[in-house]
Amino acid sequence: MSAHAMEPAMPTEIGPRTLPFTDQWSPMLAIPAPVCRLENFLGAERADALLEYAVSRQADFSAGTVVDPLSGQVSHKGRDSLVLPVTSEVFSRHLADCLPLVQEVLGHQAPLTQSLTVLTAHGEGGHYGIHTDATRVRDVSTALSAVYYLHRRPRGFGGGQLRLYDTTVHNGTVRPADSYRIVEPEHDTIVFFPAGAFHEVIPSTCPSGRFADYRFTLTTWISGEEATPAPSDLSPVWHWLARAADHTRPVEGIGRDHDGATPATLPPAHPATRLTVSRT
Ligand SMILES: O=C(O)CCC(=O)C(=O)O
Ligand SMILES: [Fe+2]
Repeated sequence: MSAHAMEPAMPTEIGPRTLPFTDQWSPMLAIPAPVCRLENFLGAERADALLEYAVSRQADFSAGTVVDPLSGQVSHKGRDSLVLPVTSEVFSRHLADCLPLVQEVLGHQAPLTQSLTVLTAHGEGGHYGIHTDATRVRDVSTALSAVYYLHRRPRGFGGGQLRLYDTTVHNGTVRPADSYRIVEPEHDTIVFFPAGAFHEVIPSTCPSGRFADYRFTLTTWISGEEATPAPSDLSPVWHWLARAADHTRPVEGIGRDHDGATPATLPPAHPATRLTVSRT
């Protein structure tokens, strides 16, 4: 190879005949929702025990519901999921121990004190249409959703990905985008995202039809105190998400959970077990 061939090429200007100047420049901001995903959340042994437990409770699951924010009407529209409200002290403690790290990753500072939890199962045709989790939380502008996934290996279902929609900001209008990020429902992983982010579970298939082959989750909604003003240092994406989610807030406020989940108090993170943010 000659020395000449090693010379870096000079850049060529792309002239305005190719790329003309314009006074109609109006790009649309499309922002991904902040997400924090943790793998190996409970560890192999406990994850399998929890999966076995979920399967053993088959007879106790019921059809998951949705609420119309305007009328407060409860229905099954756009949703085919089985749900079973649960509580777990150990799971709550792990969540609490994760929150300092998760909040740092999500750019979120508001205090979080309460959770609601359900086990869910999706089989053949299971899905949950696009929604926010505003009907589950005290204040959608500061609350988090967390979804912990469980499934048999090898996986007995197909599809069932979680779509987390971007938010567009254009000419002062904020709305959910058509674009999205995909979260694969991987066994023993948990994903945290703002409860105000629009999201959707795309249809799953379950060729065997066996309950043990379903897509399982332990889904939790984490809230702060009612009417805590959102801290002004929340990153701007939180403000936009809250604006885009505004019309999904229930007009009547939230009463008893529409799937029967009951509020549990989150303990403070334990100094010995909390996850820390390593900056090294
Ligand atoms: O199962 C999932 O991936 C998400 C579930 C969900 O969005 C919900 O239960 O509100
Ligand atoms: Fe949701």
